[in-house]
Amino acid sequence: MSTSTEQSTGAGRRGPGSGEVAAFRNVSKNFGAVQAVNDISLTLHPGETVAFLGPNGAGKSTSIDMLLGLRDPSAGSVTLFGGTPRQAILDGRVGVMLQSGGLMPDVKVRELVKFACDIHPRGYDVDEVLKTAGIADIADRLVDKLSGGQEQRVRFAIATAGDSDLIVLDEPTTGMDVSARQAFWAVMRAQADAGRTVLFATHYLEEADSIADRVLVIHRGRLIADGTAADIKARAGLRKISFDLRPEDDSDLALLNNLPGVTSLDISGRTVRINSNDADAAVAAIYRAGFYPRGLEVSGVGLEQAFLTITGEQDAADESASLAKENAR
Ligand SMILES: Nc1ncnc2c1ncn2[C@@H]1O[C@H](COP(=O)(O)OP(=O)(O)OP(=O)(O)O)[C@@H](O)[C@H]1O
Repeated sequence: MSTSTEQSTGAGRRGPGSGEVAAFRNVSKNFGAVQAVNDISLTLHPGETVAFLGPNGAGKSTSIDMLLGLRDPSAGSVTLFGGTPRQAILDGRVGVMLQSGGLMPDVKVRELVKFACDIHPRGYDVDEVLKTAGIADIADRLVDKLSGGQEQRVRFAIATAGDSDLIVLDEPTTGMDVSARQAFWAVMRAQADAGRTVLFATHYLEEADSIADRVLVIHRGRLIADGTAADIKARAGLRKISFDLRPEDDSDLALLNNLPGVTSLDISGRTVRINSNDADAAVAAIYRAGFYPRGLEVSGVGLEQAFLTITGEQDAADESASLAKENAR
């Protein structure tokens, strides 16, 4: 069994260049008429922290299920460490925290986490795992008497019960309070610093922005973006313009709607907030229209806005492709 020092350092047996962690090769998955995953190819590398983003029903959980060998692809192949997902899991190379699935009832937290430590080929000491997951104080509680956030922490403890190379987390912080979230990500950062690969699906885009060094965006089963959070924000090409109107501004506010490249406009009191895909032209037009903006600021948009933009663009492209197809009939 590993010591707590090994738990925090990852026993020093990993590092960049130690091979391919996971590979999807032209993977699709259908459930009857529903195409949940559509021709995804990607490779995960050692030491990466990867956020998996997508709207509800995009195909994240289905992809994770295939990564873990819980579902077979309808087409294509998934490998983990060059072999089957099943073998990687049997070898204890993967720690998993899934979104759903009840925890075993009628057992205490400590018993359940100890079981996870015992069955892991390189399991850690149970007390260390309980402490790291912040559940030492509820170790003697029955698992089915926990709050939602406490249950998540127990799932987290199980995912980190041993020295795995890949940690897969499906919406891990749902139900956690702010301090639990911060503690959770501090532990995950330490896991990544130790060279482990961490893949997490989330709807909290600010978490993806601050934690992940790579962001995958899946939409309607297709991988539509793969890069750093900065790449994805730049790809959305949006800038945020904000300013206050001066009391003497008497130009028609409707003119703001007609600025070049405006994708959204919000006027609250005398404060104007604009998202624009052509900020230079929009700012010039603001002055041309006769406004005297006070405290004008132009900045990049957050990952959330970029995500909405690129998924919206994909919807528009899909819609026009299907219209073109219909017209060709
Ligand atoms: N067992 C199933 N049978 C039929 N359809 C399914 C099944 N599992 C998933 N789907 C469908 O496949 C699509 C992708 O679902 P999936 O759960 O992978 O999405 P998700 O991105 O994880 O969504 P969420 O963010 O809401 O958890 C959805 O349209 C869903 O309804």
